[in-house]
Amino acid sequence: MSRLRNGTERRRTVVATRASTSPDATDPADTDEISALVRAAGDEVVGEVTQSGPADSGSYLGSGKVAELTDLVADVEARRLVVDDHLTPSQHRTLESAMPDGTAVLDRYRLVLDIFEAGAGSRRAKLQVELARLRYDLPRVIESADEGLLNQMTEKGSRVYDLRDRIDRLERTLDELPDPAEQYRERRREEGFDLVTIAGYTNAGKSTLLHHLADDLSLSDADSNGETGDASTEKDATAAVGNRLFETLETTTRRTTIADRPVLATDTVGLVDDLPHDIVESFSATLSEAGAADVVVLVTDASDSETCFCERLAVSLETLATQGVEDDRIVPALNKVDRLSPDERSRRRRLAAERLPDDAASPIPISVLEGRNLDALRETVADRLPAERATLRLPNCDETMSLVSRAYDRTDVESVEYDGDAVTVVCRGRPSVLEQLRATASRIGVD
Ligand SMILES: Nc1nc2c(ncn2[C@@H]2O[C@H](COP(=O)(O)OP(=O)(O)OP(=O)(O)O)[C@@H](O)[C@H]2O)c(=O)[nH]1
Ligand SMILES: [Mg+2]
Repeated sequence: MSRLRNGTERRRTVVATRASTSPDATDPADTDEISALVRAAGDEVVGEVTQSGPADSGSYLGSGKVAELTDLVADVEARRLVVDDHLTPSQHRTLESAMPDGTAVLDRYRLVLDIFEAGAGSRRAKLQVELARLRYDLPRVIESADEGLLNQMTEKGSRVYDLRDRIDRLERTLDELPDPAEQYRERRREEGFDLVTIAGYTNAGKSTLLHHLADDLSLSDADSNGETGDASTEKDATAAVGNRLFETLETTTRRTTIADRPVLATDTVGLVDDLPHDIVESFSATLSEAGAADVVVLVTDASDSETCFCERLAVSLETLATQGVEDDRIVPALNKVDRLSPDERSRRRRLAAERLPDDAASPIPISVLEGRNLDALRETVADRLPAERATLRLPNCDETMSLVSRAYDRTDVESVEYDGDAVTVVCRGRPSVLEQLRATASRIGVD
């Protein structure tokens, strides 16, 4: 029996898929992704079955295929059956009752919940995943309940009553918990940081990019000033990198500098196709990061097959659109081009350009690992940050000097000219920061 490094047993898993009706049904990525998800859950794939006939609403796969699957699960001594789709509660029940005793049946969504459950770190994340799991389980428990149990549904102590009660309690607890990430972002915005979110499909290289952009020195400066306030969980967090789906399960924020402007870059949980993102609140939180950002760097894995690349780009764009991210805030980065020939690189670029909204930035081919084209990425992000120019005329005094140093910290200072007793500062930055500087300037008094 194969084991994980921590000594836990990898559960033997059989994967069942239904062949896609799309013209690219032969694309090997069709089972690659679900197998990668199984491995991310700490399990091993010991068998695969693909159903290519018409869909069956009762058992999802059709009775012939279910019989074949039952034999396979018994032969390979699998403990889990994972179906690469959503199962209705009744399909779930039909499949589970056909399998050898003790076989757990999971659909794609339930599998992802398992991965989240194992990786959730903070109390908030743990409660969110538990809530998502109970909401998923409830209709399935009702489906498999016998009449006697259904009659007791509203009675205290019955399984259904307990589930509902726990769901209510979790919802209330979560509502009352302060969201440290939200408080942190609000404070940072008040202090004049631009917010950049790194979003995209799982395993595209988002965390690797955050590592590269992070301005660690500045972060520790901010920490030692106690500026991070309630963000202690974020300052301790590291953006985990790994060749595993859902390596990152909670957002991480790092300070960086782009075009001389202080920026907070946030790494997010990866997106994945075919999941109701709104149900797992950690996903929604991740997505609302994108909604709140000034710029969203949309990272794609350009080394995916063309079909996969296009599908994942489409899923990512759709998800950003549902979060109200305007097209002109999107900066697409085509990562891992070190794995592509020059021809493949330009093809991916063309495919992306054809699919991106007109107002998004042009796709930028990058390789974070080789540090390729990252300056071009930074420049494009800088171009898309909200900017305004201010000209401040001030008396030459101590207070002006501290205003000038604040302008250097918070904005891109274009010039500082001394003319006798007057100082003229020209700088570019976020409108809210310039507003604060202007207010201070008028308090100091123009000469
Ligand atoms: N060849 C190549 N590999 C890369 C590059 N950037 C990242 N990777 C690899 O891609 C894998 C995934 O990287 P991560 O940064 O963890 O990806 P992620 O998007 O944060 O993934 P999740 O957190 O799981 O959503 C790791 O094995 C990285 O080393 C790149 O430019 N070239
Ligand atoms: Mg990550």
